This record gives sequence, C-alpha cells and structure tokens, in this order.
Amino acid sequence: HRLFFHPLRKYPGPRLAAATWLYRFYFDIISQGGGEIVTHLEDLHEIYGPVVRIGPNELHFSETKAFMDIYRMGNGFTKEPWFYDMFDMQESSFGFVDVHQHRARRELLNPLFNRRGIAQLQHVIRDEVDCLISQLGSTPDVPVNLHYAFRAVTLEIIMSYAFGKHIGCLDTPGFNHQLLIDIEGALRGAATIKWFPIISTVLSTLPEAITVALVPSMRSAFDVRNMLATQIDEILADDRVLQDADHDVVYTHLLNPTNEKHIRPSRKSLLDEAHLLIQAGSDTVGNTVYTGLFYAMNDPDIDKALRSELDAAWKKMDEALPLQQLEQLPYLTAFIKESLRVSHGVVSPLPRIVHQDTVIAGHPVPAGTVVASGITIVHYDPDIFESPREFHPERWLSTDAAELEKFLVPFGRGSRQCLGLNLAWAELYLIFGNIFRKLDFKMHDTGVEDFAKIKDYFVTGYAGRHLHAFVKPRRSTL
Ligand code: HEM
Repeated sequence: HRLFFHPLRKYPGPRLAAATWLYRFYFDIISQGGGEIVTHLEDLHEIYGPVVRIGPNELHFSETKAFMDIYRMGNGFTKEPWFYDMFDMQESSFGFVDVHQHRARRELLNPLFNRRGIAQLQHVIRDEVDCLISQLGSTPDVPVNLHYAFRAVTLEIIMSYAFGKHIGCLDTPGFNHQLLIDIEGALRGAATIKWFPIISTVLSTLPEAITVALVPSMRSAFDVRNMLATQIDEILADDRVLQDADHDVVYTHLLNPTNEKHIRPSRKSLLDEAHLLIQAGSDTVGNTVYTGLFYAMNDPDIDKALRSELDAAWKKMDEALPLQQLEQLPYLTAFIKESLRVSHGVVSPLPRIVHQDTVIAGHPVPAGTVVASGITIVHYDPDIFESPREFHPERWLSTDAAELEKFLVPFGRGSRQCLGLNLAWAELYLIFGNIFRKLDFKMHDTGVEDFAKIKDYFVTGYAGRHLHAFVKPRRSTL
C-alpha cells in the first residue's frame, strides 16, 4: 500500500524509506553510531531533488523557500507528537501540541523572558559569567575541556535565572560535573527513546533505586528532578516563599496568572516546564559559545578584531560593562550572529503535520503529511550566504547585511519559535564579551577536523574530540 497507493507515492526517495520507518531508524541509531540523518539528507537531496520522501508519511524539503513556508506564523501546521514525545515533556511550552494550551503557556512565561525581563535580571546572568571567568583563568597550566565549561555556565544561568537555584557545575574542578557528562550521554540516547518509548515508560514505573541500578547515568538526572520537585512542592504548599526569593522565578509567573483565560498549571505540568527550560536553555547556548570560540581561536584576525573593539569600549576591566553597551558593539554582534549561524542551534529537521491539502514552495502536499526542513538548509544555502561553510563575521557588516537577517533562523520561526531567544542573546553578549576581554586561549589537542562533521542529537553535536585549551587571564588591559 505504502509504495503503490499512498498519497505520497509520486514523491521521489529511497524505496525502503517509503515502505518502512526502519530506513530512518538506521540513520538515527545505527549508521556510524547514530545521529546521521542530517548528513544523509544532504546526500538524498543531491540524488532526488528538493523534496524527498524520507518516511512512509514524511517529506523533507531542501529549499529555503520551503523552510519559510513550513515554519510560517499562522499556517496551521502543528508539532508531530511522535517525534516530540521522546522528550517526555508533553505539558510544557515546548511539548504542547494543542494551539490554545501552547499560547496560554507562552503568555504566562513571556514576562520573565522578554527583553524587559532580561534587562532587569541581567545581574543574575553576570554573576554566573563572573564565576566562569575566574574558574577558567584559575588553572593556566592545565588544558580545560571547553565543552563542559560552557555547558556548565549556561546550565547555572538557567538554573539561577528561572529557579533561583544552583547545581554547582561551575565549582567542579575542570567543570567535569557528573550531570554534564550524563546530559551529553542522554542527548546521544534520546533518539533511542524516540524509537523505543517503552524504555522510558518502563523506567518511569520503576522505583528510583532500581532505575539507577539499571542505568547508573540516571542518578544525576534524578538528583535534579528531586530538587525541582521539592521546590515545586514547597511553593505549592505555601507560595509566600516566592515573595522571599531574591528575584522572580518561573513559578512567580506560572502560579499567578493575571489573565482569567490562564489556568494554574498542574504539578506535573510545572515539572515538565522546569525540565524543558533546563534542557532548552543549556546545551543550545553552550554550543553556540563553544563553536564561536573555536572559530575565533582558529583565525587571529577575528580574535584581534573582537579584542580591539572590546578593549576600546571597556576601559576598566574590573568594572562590569552593562549588556546594553555590549549590544552596541558592531563586530561582537556580527560575531555572535555568525556563531549562531554556523552552530545552527537545533539541527534535527522539526516535523510538522499538515492538516489540509496545501502547497509548500510550489509542491502540492496532501493533508495528513508530516513535513520538515532543517535549519541547516537555510544556514548552508549558498544562494543566501556566500561560502556558507566558512566562518565570516564580516558578512553581517556588509552593506546588504540587513537582507541576510531574515535568514538567520537558529531559533526557528513562527509560533513555535524559541521562547528563550532574548535570554540566549544576553548570555552570548555577556559570555563572549567577558571571555574575549579578560582571557587568553591557546588551543590544545583539537583541530579543524574535530568540528568538521555535525551529528544530529536534536541540538548540534560534533563527531570529533572536545575542544580543549590552555586558558589564562589576559595581562594587557589596554
Ligand atoms: C542559542 C541558544 C538557543 C537556540 C539556538 C534555541 C533554539 C530553539 C529552537 C530552534 C526552538 C524550536 C524547537 C521546535 O520547534 O521544536 C526552540 C524552542 C524553545 N526554546 Fe530555545 N534555543 C536557545 C536557547 C534557549 C534558552 C536560553 C531557553 C530558555 C528559556 C530556550 C527555551 C525554549 C523553549 C521554551 C522552546 C519551546 C518554544 C515553543 O514551542 O513555544 N531556548 N529553541
């Protein structure tokens, strides 16, 4: 039926992919250790053209125009539950499929994450960045694993910003906190849960001690879960604790709806939202910093341009430079945009269900089809970005740069665009600004080949070794 009678039968693609999901499974899990679908899709589009039938009921598109159509505000497409269920956060802003539930949750969360909210709480971000800088500069003779260093700071920022809590990753020598190691493993394993959701169902019914005995790497995840659950229970028992907190946290807004349309979230929904924010807010920003710094270390001109701009604007290194002033720096801003472009944010093509017959970039698509296109498609489009695989902050300073802006889509597009983009931008300004103003890096035992191949772990992964560097405080202040 799938090959000869299905409404997608005329679309090109491997016969096996049209017949069975096992084709997709192979590239998700088996081929080269998994995470290969994004690379494989590039090959498939070379062979079959701009639309490929990648599963019995799914089309993938390789044109930027298609990306813009699929993730357009108001087109009525919804998230595909099978894919999103792997995160097991169905009752969060990210997990809701229902349009009304999703909108209500976004409205509740917006005040904490809009530009005004971020500007007011920038000191919370800065405190964590200060810890990062002093930790990074404290062991000049030992190479630092920067993968963990930047995950540590972004995790602590979201913990502190959204929950008023800390995990302790920035205090762990070498940033080797067990949670960071386990998160990395869990990301690689997330696709397994997508294909075998029964694993997650079974584990969730077992007592914690048995689950940890079976899967020891879940210990740290349980610790965080328990910490979040305890905080939620304390607040639900008596929400006056929120008034005693140093600053607004996510529950200040979730539990005090100002609009009568908004219902108070259940305990399960609060826990889902908390988990989601931690995951969405840490690896993504961490990876952007990691990638940007790698390219700066590889190109002395970029490094010099960043440092001279910062040195001129930031005379006294021991006084903080406010976010608003960092935002005015053109080269730093161009560098952040290029870091976001080249690191992509999320690499998995994000699947949406089409509910009525439609046309995507000129291709008719029947109702019920799952459609997707990757952020990598846009960011690597040579018709938009010249030499797209190369890192050139200058492209964002050219006369036609304004035209490029709408094709910078690391945060996605449309109604499901990232909730945390203002927070992410603020973190990127503060982290990059501080590290280039205050620290010197010398790469150690890492090369271009380590960053050459992208892996699809939903967020971007690299197939090579972690970036290591010797880091020391900068001697020259001007
Ligand atoms: C460079 C940093 C970041 C990048 C590149 C990024 C990227 C994205 C992308 C592409 C999506 C859409 C996912 C989808 O449709 O499945 C998304 C959604 C989301 N992100 Fe981010 N993100 C970043 C940082 C953050 C931060 C710091 C937070 C913390 C608040 C956050 C919270 C969220 C949430 C809650 C959603 C779900 C939005 C919804 O469905 O309405 N993100 N992000």
